[in-house]
Amino acid sequence: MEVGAPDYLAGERQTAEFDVESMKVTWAGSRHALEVSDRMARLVASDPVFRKDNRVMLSRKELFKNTLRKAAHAWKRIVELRLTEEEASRVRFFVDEPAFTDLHWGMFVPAIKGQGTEEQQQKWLPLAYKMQIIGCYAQTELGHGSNVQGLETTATFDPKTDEFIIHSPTLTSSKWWPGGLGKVSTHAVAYARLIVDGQEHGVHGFIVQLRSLDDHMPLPGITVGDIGMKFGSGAYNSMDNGVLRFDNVRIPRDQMLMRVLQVTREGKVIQSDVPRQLIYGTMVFVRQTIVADASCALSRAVCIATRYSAVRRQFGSQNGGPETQVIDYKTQQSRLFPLLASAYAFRFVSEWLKSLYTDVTEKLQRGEFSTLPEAHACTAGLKSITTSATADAIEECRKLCGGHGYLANSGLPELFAVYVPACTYEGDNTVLLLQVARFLVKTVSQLGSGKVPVGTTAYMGRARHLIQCKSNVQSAEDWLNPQVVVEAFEARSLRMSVACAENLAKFPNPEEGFAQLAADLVEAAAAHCQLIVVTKFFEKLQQDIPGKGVKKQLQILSSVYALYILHKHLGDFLSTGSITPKQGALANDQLRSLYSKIRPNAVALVDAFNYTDHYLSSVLGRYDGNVYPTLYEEAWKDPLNDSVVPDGYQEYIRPLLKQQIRNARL
Ligand SMILES: CCCCCCCC/C=C\CCCCCCCCCCCCC/C=C/C(=O)SCCNC(=O)CCNC(=O)[C@H](O)C(C)(C)COP(=O)(O)OP(=O)(O)OC[C@H]1O[C@@H](n2cnc3c(N)ncnc32)[C@H](O)[C@@H]1OP(=O)(O)O
Ligand SMILES: Cc1cc2nc3c(=O)[nH]c(=O)nc-3n(C[C@H](O)[C@H](O)[C@H](O)COP(=O)(O)OP(=O)(O)OC[C@H]3O[C@@H](n4cnc5c(N)ncnc54)[C@H](O)[C@@H]3O)c2cc1C
Repeated sequence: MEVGAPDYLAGERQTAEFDVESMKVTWAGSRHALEVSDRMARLVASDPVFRKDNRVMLSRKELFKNTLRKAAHAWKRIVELRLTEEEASRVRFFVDEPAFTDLHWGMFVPAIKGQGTEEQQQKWLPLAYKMQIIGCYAQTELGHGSNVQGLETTATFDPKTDEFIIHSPTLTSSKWWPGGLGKVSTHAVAYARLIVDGQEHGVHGFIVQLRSLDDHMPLPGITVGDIGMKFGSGAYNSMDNGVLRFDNVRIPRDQMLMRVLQVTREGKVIQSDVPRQLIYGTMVFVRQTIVADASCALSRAVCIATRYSAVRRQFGSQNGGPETQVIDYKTQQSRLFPLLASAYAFRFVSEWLKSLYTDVTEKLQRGEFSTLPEAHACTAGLKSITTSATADAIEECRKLCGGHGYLANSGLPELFAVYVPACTYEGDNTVLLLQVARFLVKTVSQLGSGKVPVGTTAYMGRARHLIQCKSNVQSAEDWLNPQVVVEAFEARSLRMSVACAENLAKFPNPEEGFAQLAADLVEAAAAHCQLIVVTKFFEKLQQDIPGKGVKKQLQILSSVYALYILHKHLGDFLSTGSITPKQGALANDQLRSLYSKIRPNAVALVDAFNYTDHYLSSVLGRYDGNVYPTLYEEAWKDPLNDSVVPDGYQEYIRPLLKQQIRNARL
């Protein structure tokens, strides 16, 4: 906020019962992370190249060229200022524009790191790190996305020349969707079925050069282009999602990523001791980052909706006084505050997921693979539930802002358009929950075998207790006890998984059973993932959390998140007998009273996200709350208002009006 500018939300900030600066540290993860984030936010906001308020007005070509300019400028600044990886990734965050660089750094580099041998990494990574080559992740095809094993592109080994021949045999085998592919990437990690000596060996990654490093023209045998406009204006259209066909393109043998499987000069296929699933490792990495992104997108929408709800007034004027702030309506609170709590919940679960991922990666380096299934289930499941909830929440925030939320300059329409594909990319959310369900059913089926479930399924080891326990909640206060809440969530989740396993056992063919019961399985998987989020929020509160009143606020938010989920899925809790209808009603009573506790802190709780006005790019979410004059000024800046009488008046409006006059005379 400018020094000396009026703060229309000052009154809201004064009622906060906690130290906002300390909460900023907790949200950022550490004082260091906050400092870096703050510095990078200011660096981006103060640089006119990173302006983004005109984005939705630009044509596709203008938008794309502007994104190229921003990416080049960002890279220049990163090099000039010798920014660290952490600082560079914050620059990317605050520039806030999907670009080919996301796929280069987020998937191409990790694919080589995770699936390449030492020698391959030494050869390719230095080039990629300096951006002397630009890469994308070309897996999905026109006819096959979710089913990776169904990909059609082939990579046939030619022992005569020691090369692979990469080929797209059908229209449906055309690569379709990869970001950065359409117009920018010089290279791709392309996924194809490996064929050696007429035998198939599953899908593997191959580094393929697509374009000349001299004039950017596609290399022989490569057909490549952009797949066209996507949902919304601005939004994801800054990305060149592409189509790619290979016509018998030859690449050297050593461009197959060979950490999992090697093909020798003689055409011998050697399986290493690394599990085949590691070929999917890049997706696990990105799914984990997507959970953190969910908390960012959600907190951004909630920040806008909360500040605006404190500014906006409707009804309730007494004796000519001001009307009621819409944030004081209980309905507004019951729609908004659970989303605020969810933003914090997703933040902390993403912190935990990152540590799980780091731990599993270290184990993989040491040749320990036992924790891979859990890492897959957690990343897949949490990616699924957090992105679905966030996409719904952004739309809810738009509605919470009434009519003005529909204006592009509220920031919410573009945020929604840019965010919703997260429910689909890196694995369709339903497909991913089915993966979690497989993991859960397997865990349940092994319960009698003496195998002790660990990690996030450890609670299933107490199946005997959880299958018959009764919640002892007797008052609304009891729902503030984390142990009571967790047990209800565990009982619900376990009972849903066990019911699925029992129903599956009735089918002679397990795969047929899995297909028939898929909808129930997805619900059981979601229940398990919600339990993880709730548990990790409560576990966060076991840590030392400094700052006046900070822990107290987080306790309130953790209870709101848990009880909101309980209320939303009350049917599950009741039908599994995990709680009684009376206990469900008490949970709702508690939720109402928690909303009243959040109310005086709401604006401060979104200030703790520490978002600049540049990043929010929302008139409604401005830090100073000066909404109406800005909306009014912004309206006049619209190109339609460049002239008082619009283009087209002479051709289309005037003749119409004249005709109406003639008709009126008849
Ligand atoms: C302008 C700005 C400029 C700024 C510039 C600044 C400079 C930059 C500087 C720094 C910047 C940093 C920036 C970084 C940004 C990073 C952001 C990244 C953004 C990403 C954007 C996203 C783009 C989207 C990409 C994609 O979508 S890629 C394609 C994704 N595709 C999928 O997800 C497909 C989903 N399908 C599958 O995963 C599989 O087919 C399947 C559904 C899992 C089924 O597989 P299948 O083999 O058939 O398996 P099953 O038989 O079911 O299972 C067998 C077995 O395997 C286990 N399994 C399955 N998957 C995994 C796994 N992943 N890991 C481990 N195990 C797995 C499964 O459980 C089974 O196990 P069991 O046999 O034990 O049961
Ligand atoms: C913006 C964006 C960026 C992308 N970037 C990349 C990229 O960089 N690289 C890349 O390789 N790909 C990329 N993709 C592709 C993306 O990974 C796929 O779209 C995604 O994996 C979903 O696959 P699909 O499109 O085949 O959906 P489908 O699987 O065809 O899904 C269609 C419907 O079928 C349902 N369904 C499918 N299978 C099952 C099942 N077994 N059981 C029940 N229901 C099922 C789904 O739930 C969904 O409702 C991107 C996609 C988008 C939208």
